[in-house]
This record gives sequence, structure tokens and C-alpha cells, in this order.
Amino acid sequence: MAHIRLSNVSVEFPVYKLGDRRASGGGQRKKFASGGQIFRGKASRVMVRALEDVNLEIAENERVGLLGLNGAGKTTLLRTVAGLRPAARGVVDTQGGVQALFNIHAGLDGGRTGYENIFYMGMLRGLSKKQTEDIIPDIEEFTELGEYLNMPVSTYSQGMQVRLGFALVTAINPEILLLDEAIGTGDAVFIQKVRARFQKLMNTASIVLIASHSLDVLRSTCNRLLWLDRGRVKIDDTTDNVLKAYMEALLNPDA
Ligand SMILES: Nc1ncnc2c1ncn2[C@@H]1O[C@H](COP(=O)(O)OP(=O)(O)OP(=O)(O)O)[C@@H](O)[C@H]1O
Repeated sequence: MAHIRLSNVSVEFPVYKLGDRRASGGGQRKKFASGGQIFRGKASRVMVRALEDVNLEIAENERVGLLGLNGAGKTTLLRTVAGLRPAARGVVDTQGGVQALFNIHAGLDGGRTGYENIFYMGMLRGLSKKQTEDIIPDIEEFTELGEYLNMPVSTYSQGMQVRLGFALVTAINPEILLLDEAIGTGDAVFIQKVRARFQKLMNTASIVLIASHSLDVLRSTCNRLLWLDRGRVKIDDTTDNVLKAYMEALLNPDA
């Protein structure tokens, strides 16, 4: 059974370069504020606490959305669940194959051709040569890169790289699907295809965790929302309840 469990998870970033101008935004603590808490850690090093004491349990069949202002910790939470960001404190426990649909360029090797990248991805994900060959027609059809799949990826335009990167990370249906906003790059035809592919993956995944600023996307995708505020979980409830509270706070930010 797939699950995601976070117990008292905090994630912190050291800040290596600091300006000396102070923000003059007023000292009053507003209901809405951007970014994690800034504090001084060991040896007075300036740190940002992107997540603070997060407790979370997600079970099979849940579609969970993350919402919150810029810097609230949504991306950090996704990256922590994906194993890309270590927790400073607490325990992250994920059960099930995880696929993160962000950072899709990360897996591409510019020195290899498109086809070589496909086989490399298959090897990394434990597929046999035959299993990889079986998914090639789908990748060819989805990317529409034709002869370019025989060319090194370094010769691709940015949009062509997105096509291949996206095809690779979505080639196998994962149990746990992590999404960070929409993937913006691409022409209109590609964006339509991306939507269809997202939908297919979302329908087959056991767990979907998605960060978005689009309340419409969250409403139509999720049955549960986590409102993050400066790295803390402010409300964890049904989509309707959280959206209602969030809208009220947006309309009345100083309350
Ligand atoms: N590499 C980093 N170094 C230092 N601080 C970081 C780093 N990455 C994120 N942060 C800080 O962590 C906090 C949370 O950032 P995160 O990207 O998780 O927020 P977010 O909710 O996804 O924001 P947005 O909606 O703007 O994408 C912010 O205060 C940000 O400044």
C-alpha cells in the first residue's frame, strides 16, 4: 500500500551570501507573509527554515494539493517527499514508486541522443531492454521529435528538450505522483498533449501530491488541501473547507 508519512519534519537552508540592506516592510506581523522564517544557526550562520515541524500522512487514493503564498514551502515539501531535500529534523517515510514531474531536464544527458537517453532512463528505472523498447513507440508519438531522436540532446531547442524530458518522466505510471505547477514551456499543441498525459497519470497513480497557485486546478484535482504558511501547515482539511478559509484570508489580509 503506497503512503507518504512525514513526522515533525523541518527543512533548513543555509544562506551563503547576504546583503546589508534591511527590508522596511513594517514590523507588524500580517496574516499573510511570504517566505520561511529567517534565523541564525550554528556559528551565527543565517538560515531559512523552509519547513517547520510538518506532520502529514497521505494514504492511497488521496489527491492532495499544496497551497500558500510564494515561499510558503510547497516546492520544498515536494522535493523532500521526492528525497531530493534532506530533512534537518524529523522522519520522511514514503512507500511506493515516486515520480516527480518537476525538474524534468535533470535526467537528460546532452551528450547522448534522444534514443540513448530513453535507454538510459529505462536502465535507471530498472526496465529490461525489451521493456524499454516497448515504450519507445509511445515516446516517439508523444514527442513528435522524429529524426531528432537520433541527434544529441544538446542540439535540441528548449521546448524540444521539455518534450523529451516530459515523455521520459511520464513513460511509466508511478504509484506516487508529485507535481509542481504546470509545465509552461511548449507550443499550444504540446500543452494539449501534456494535459492529456497528466490526466492519464493522475487517474492511475495511487497518490497525487500537487503544488499550485491555481485554485481552479486544486479544486478540480484534489479532495484534500494543505495550506502552508511560512513553512508550517496552517490547515489540513477537505478542499472546500481550505479554499473557503484561504479565500476569506485573501479578502481580509490584515485580520
Ligand atoms: N536553495 C535555497 N536556499 C535558500 N533558501 C531557499 C532555497 N530554496 C528555497 N528556499 C527558501 O525556502 C522557503 C520556501 O521556498 P519554496 O520554494 O519551498 O516555496 P514555495 O511555496 O514553493 O514558493 P513559490 O510559490 O514562490 O514557488 C522560501 O523562504 C525560500 O526563500
